[in-house]
This record gives sequence, structure tokens and C-alpha cells, in this order.
Amino acid sequence: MSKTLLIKNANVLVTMNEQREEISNGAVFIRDNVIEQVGPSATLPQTADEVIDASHHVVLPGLINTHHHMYQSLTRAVPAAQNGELFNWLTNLYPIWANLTPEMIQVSTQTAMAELMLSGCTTSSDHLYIYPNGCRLDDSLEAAQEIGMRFHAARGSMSVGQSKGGLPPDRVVEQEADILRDTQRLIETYHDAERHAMQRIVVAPCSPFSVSRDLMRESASMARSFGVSLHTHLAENVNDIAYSREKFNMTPAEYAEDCGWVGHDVWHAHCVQLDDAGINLFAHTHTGIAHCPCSNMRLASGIAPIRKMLDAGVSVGLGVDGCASNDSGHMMAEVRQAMLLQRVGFGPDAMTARQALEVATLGGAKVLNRDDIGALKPGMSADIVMFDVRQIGFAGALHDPVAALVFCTPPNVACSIINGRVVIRDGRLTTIDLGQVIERHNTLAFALAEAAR
Ligand SMILES: Nc1nc2[nH]c(O)nc2c(=O)[nH]1
Repeated sequence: MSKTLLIKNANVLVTMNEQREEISNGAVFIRDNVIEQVGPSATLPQTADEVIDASHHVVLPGLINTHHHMYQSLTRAVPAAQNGELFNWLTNLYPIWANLTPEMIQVSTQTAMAELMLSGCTTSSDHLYIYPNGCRLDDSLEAAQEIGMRFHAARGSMSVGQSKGGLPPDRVVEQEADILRDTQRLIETYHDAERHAMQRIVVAPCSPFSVSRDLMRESASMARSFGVSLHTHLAENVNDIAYSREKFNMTPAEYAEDCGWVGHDVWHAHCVQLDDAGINLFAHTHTGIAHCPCSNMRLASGIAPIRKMLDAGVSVGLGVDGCASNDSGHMMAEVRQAMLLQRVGFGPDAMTARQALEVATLGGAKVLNRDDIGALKPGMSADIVMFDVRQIGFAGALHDPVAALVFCTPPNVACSIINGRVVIRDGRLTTIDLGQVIERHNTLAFALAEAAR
């Protein structure tokens, strides 16, 4: 038996369809997990199994987060890592992360996902690249299933430790054969290639300074043989560039191309220091980028040239990055920072509020290689968020409620629907006991820091 859901009377419904229509007094009609109709409330069915009144709400496609390290929610604002650039920051944190446990992965994933969902995100990727003490990507996948978030789980890895010229300590790296074997197991066990999939696996060696060229190449060939996507960090800051030049005698973009890491099935996090040749390469190969403005500011990595990338035709999505370098995981706050940071770097018209929202919806879908999320139109997955514009932060901003979502205080959602299921109602998660999760998360965060002393 199919189940229907009607959202009606939206103050504005932002479709992100081909015409970028915004519908006053808009409605969406959903059957099971798929959108069947979108339009003015008066033109859609008036009843359904469940009806949600969206008066005074802006309704949007669920936001898409293309880069995260959810376990890092356990190490926000760690004193020793508050003021360093990327390499110094990582060097201070690796010894703490060496004590992660499977329960910590599970609880931190739910904490990070809850924060994302409450702030408007319905699909997220997570890049888990450290596997001490029996931790597995399965821990994240189980957590995601329970909370009900659409999930692209990236099987990260590190294989080049300090003794081989890499940045991480040897005790946190894995053998390359083990990495590839486990990655194949995960793809075979969990990857769903169908439209409306709730779980996909991504092949994701960590960064040029923590994995070998061989692993990059073998990962690319495995991903292509299974038809799954590839993800890594690239060109994050000047030290990262210097490492590529010294070790490979290449720019990061040349290195990516040399390893087979360009194409519509690849997206790179950060790319703050991508040069013009790299931007052109990514544009004509349809290689994607996860832009992480808060993290780039926090680690003083620089301002990614997103305006230039978009003008060149590069696919750009938005990422909150890990909570140790943000140290927030608020998706709408990230949209705001994306708009503001481009203006700091490139002028007041470098990014509008609507362009920032487009990066966080359609841009994210493109980068994750999906055609079923990021817009509200018939045939798309029913991933929909609603923001109540009666909140204090919007007072005086209702000349343009859509832009207000980005310009004003970053709001939390009133309601969120993922794959046709109401996962947030009246601002509260329906799928987990968030109070309990936060309490356990704080206990585990202290235990993790203590274990490293
Ligand atoms: N922002 C981040 N950059 C990284 N590079 C790398 O190798 N790890 C990280 C990370 O955790 N965050």
C-alpha cells in the first residue's frame, strides 16, 4: 500500500528546477519516497494520508553536505589544535584520534548527523579515514540507518606514515592490501546504485601526504570497476602544494590527473589553492569540488576561488568539513559563510544568497553524481526541509524570505523529510533520543582526550 504526504501553503517553495521557480503558496505531493507533484497549493490534491501545513515556512530541497569527518565531533575546540594551520593541526590531533573506538564512531556519527539534519541537510557524505581499535565504516553506516539520513559513506584510508615521509604517525596507518580488501567488502555489502538510494559507498584515500600514488591508482581502478565515486583532499593549503611539488614534482591537479583522479565520478575537498590550469582541467573533465569555507578560514588555508570555478563550469558542492576544523556542523551557517567569504575575496557580487543555496543543493547533487536529489520536482527523492520565518532572526527580513535564510541568523528546520519520512517534526528529531546521544557523546569526548594523555 502506498502512502501519500502533502505539504501545502508554503510561504515560498524553492524548487531548484530548470527555471529555478519559486512558488508562492506552494505545495508538494509525495507518494512513498518520491515527489509526484509540485505547484501552487490550489492546483495540487487537497488531501493525503498526512498533510503538513507549511504556512509561514520557506520550503527547500534538502541541503547536501559533500565533505565531513564526523568522528571529529569528539574533538571540537581541542586546546592544542585551536591555532595551527593544517599540518600542525593534524599533527596535534592524530595521537588523540588513535584512541577512537567503534562506539565513538557510532555516537559521533549520530551527533554530527543530528546537527546537520537540524540545520537543513538531508544527504551527507562522511570521510572516515582512520580505523584504530577495531573501528569500521560499518559503525557509521549503522548509525546513519538508525537516524534516517541519506548517506554517502567514504571509505577513507592512510597508508604512508612518518617513517615513509608521510604526515601521520605510523601507528595510525593501514596496509594497502587491507585497505583495498575492506573497501571491496564494503562496496559489495552496502553500495546501492539505484535511484533514491539511501546508502552509497565511496572510495576515498585521504590526502597526498598520507597515501601512496599506487593506492591512489588502485583505488581509482577499483572504484571504476564497481561504478562507485572517488573522493579525497586536494590543494588545501600552501604546505599541501609544497608537499606535492617536492614529492611528486607536480601540482596537485597534475598529480590527480596522473593518478586517474579526474572525471564526473570524482570530487576533491577544499581545492583552495587549485591553479588556473587545475580549474580548467576540472571543468573539462567534470571533476567536482567540495567547498568548505568555515574550515578554510579556521585553518587559515585561504579563500577558494569558487566564483572563478563556477564561471569556468566546475561542479561545486558545499561541505562543513570535520568538526575539529569548523567547529560547527551547521549546514545553513555554511551556506552563509560560502556567500560571505566569496565576497571578502572577490567583491560583493561574487556570490548571491540564491547562488549559495544552489551550490548547497544542485551543486552537491552533481558532485555526488546523483540526479535524484537537490531539487523539488516530479520524480525526485522526497528530501524536503521547512524553515519557519516567524523566528526572531528573520524579523524585518521578509521582503525576501529566501535570501533571508542565508543573510540572517542561520536557522534550524521546523520540519525535515528524508526519503518520504518525517525525521524532524516541530524542530525535534523523531528517529533518535538526541539528549541521550549528546550526553554519551560528551562522555566519550572526554574519554578520548584522556586516553591520549
Ligand atoms: N580539513 C582537513 N584536511 C585534511 N587533510 C587530511 O589529510 N585530513 C584532513 C582533515 O581531517 N581535515
